[in-house]
Amino acid sequence: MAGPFEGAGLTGRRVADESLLSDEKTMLENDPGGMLRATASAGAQVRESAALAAEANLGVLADEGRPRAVVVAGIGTAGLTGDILATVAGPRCPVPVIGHRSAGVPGWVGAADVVIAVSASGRSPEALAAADAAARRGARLVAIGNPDSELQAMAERARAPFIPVPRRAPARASLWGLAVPVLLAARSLGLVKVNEADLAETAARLDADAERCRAGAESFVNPAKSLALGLAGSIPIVWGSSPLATVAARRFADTLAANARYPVMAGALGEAGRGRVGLLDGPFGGLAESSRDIFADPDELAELSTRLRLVVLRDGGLNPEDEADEPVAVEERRADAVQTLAERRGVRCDVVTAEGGSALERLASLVAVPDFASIYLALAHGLDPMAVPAINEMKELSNPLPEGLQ
Ligand SMILES: O=P(O)(O)OC[C@H]1O[C@H](O)[C@H](O)[C@@H](O)[C@@H]1O
Repeated sequence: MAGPFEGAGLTGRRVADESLLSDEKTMLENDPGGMLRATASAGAQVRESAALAAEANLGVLADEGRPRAVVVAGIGTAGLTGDILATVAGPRCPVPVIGHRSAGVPGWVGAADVVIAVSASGRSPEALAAADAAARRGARLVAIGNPDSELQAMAERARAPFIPVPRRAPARASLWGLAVPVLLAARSLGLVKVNEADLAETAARLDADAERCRAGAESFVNPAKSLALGLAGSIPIVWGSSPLATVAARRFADTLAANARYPVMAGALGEAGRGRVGLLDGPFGGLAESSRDIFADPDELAELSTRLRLVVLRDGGLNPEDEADEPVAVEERRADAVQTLAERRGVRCDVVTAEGGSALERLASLVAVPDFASIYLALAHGLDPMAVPAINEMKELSNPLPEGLQ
C-alpha cells in the first residue's frame, strides 16, 4: 500500500553519510539540477547584474530627488534583498528602507516614495501586486527580475525602469543577481555608497570562496563541507553579531531549510542574548551534553540525542563606528560571551568571521561558505538540494482552483 508520502519525492537518509561528500562524481550526480554550479556563479552574478543595471535607465529615478521612503517588495530570496539594502545602507541612510513581504505595498505608500519590486521569476503575486499598487498610487517604481515576464510587462506599462536578471537557477541561488540591482537602484537615489571597486572585490571574494568550497576539495580543506558535517544531525542555531551578520544568519536559515531541510533558529545575537540564549541550558543544549555517556558508541549516540549546534557569524570588528550603531566593542564582547557560554555547557560552536573592507564584501564573506554548507548537508543526507517537494505541494494546495472547477 502506498505510504502517506508516496509521490512526494521523499528520498534520502535519516543519518548523514560523510562518505557521500568524498567523491566529486557522486556529488555531481546527486545534484542533478546543478545547485553547486548555480551557487558557484555568485561572483559572476554580481558582475552580470552590475552591467545590466548600468544599462537600465536608473537615472530617471533620481530626477525627482530623494524619496520619502524606499519599499523593497518581494517574497523569499527576493524579499531578503530588502534586508541587504537596509544593512548595506546602514544606520546613516537618510530615508527608511522597508522590506515588504506580503502582497501590495504598505497603506502609506504614495507619490513621494520609491517601490523596488523584486522577483526572480518575474511572477510572484507579492512583487506583481506591489508593482501594480506603486503604479496606481503614483510612487516611483523600479522592477527587477526575469526578462519577458509579467513583471517586466507591468514595469513597461508603468514606464518604470526594469532591470532584467536572466533566470538560470532557482531564486535562492540567484541572491546576488537580484541583490546587486536593488543596491544600484538605491545608489542612483543617493541612499547607499556602493562603488565599482566594492562590487569587483565582492565578486572576487565570492569567486575565491566558491573555489575553496568546490566539490573536488576534501572536507579538511573545504570550509563548507566541514561546516556541513559539523551540523549534521543537530539543530543549528545561527546568530549574527551585528545587523549585517544577522542578515547572513537569516540567509543561512533559509538555505539550510530549503536545501538540506533542517530546522534552524536564526537571529540577532543582541536579541538572543536577552532571551533565546536560554536554549543553551535546555534539553537540546547543556542538558543533552551533560547526560552523554562518554563510553557509549558514538554512532548510537548520534542517533539517540539531538543536540544544538551553534554557528556564530561575526562581523569581525570591521564595522565603521557610527553613533547610530551599536559600538563594535559591544558586538564583539557579546560574540565572545556566547562562545564562552557554549563552551561551558559543552555545546559545539562554529564561528565564521567576516572579511573584506566594504559592507557588501563582508556580507558576501558570511554568506558564501554557509550557502555551500547547506548544499553539502543536503548531499550528505542523499537529498537533492534543488528539489523542494513540500514547497511545490504547498503552492499547489493553496492555489485557488481554476474557475469552473470550484
Ligand atoms: O523571486 P520569485 O520568483 O518571486 O520567488 C520568490 C520565492 O518563491 C518561492 O516561494 C520559492 O520557493 C522561493 O525560493 C522564492 O524566493
